[in-house]
Amino acid sequence: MTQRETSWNIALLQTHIEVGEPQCNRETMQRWMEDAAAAPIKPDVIVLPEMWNTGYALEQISELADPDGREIRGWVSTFAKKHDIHVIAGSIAEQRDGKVYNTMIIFNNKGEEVGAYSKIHLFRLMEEEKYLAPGEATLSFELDEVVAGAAICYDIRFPELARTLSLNGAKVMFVAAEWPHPRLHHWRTLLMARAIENQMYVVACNRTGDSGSDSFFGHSMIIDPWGEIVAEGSEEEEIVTGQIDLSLVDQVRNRIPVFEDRRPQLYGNGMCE
Ligand SMILES: NC(=O)CCC(=O)C(=O)O
Repeated sequence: MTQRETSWNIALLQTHIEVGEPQCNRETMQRWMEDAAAAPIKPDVIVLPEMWNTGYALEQISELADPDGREIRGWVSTFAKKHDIHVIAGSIAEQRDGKVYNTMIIFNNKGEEVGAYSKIHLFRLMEEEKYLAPGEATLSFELDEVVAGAAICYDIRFPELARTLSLNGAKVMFVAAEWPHPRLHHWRTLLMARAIENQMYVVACNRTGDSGSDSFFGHSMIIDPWGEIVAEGSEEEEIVTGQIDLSLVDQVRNRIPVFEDRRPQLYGNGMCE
């Protein structure tokens, strides 16, 4: 493995999002991405938050969503290749087959799309299920020959998803989020639990700012497979950075062999066999 394969510098773009303003959000995101790429420690991976093109403008979502994610796919791919950076392009409202999905798109540093994941658990408290269609598949993908998995916000409440991704070989789970107060305690605890129980890195980018009655708290996090916090954002807009050492995943899995000790035949519901 090369240095890049064992260790990644990560940049989480913890931005505010203007609800219902895709053009403005695109300009903001492009500016932030360029700033992240120009930082003294250049990131290997940039991660964006959830639904960053439109925010939760759900009543107008079918007019605002990017048709087939074409526009965003085009310029993010160009950026990734130009700067030699992997981009977890958060999630966007994507119009597809007459429906709107909350979709994470992943580009490698050659500008190739290596996967797209539409959120499978829609969050009723924010009325997603009324306006969005759920995805029907989980996603693991490879960056620098490292397997990683995708999750979007509410998904972290479902340990089955993270376990499925880790059983598929994921050493890192990337999370894009718009997670508001008063559930900061849930956010931090769930992210840490998913990292500890699956002995993998959890890399999560959450937005800041207010939207309607929701106040989004940032606190983007990088958590290592032992559950230690590598980096955590404030409640303000900022680029949260940290370095992850992927060899730690195997070290932790060798020390406490959870995956060898599992007894899936006894769990009764066919979960994650
Ligand atoms: N956008 C979301 O999925 C929010 C999830 C959330 O806030 C939660 O408490 O779960």
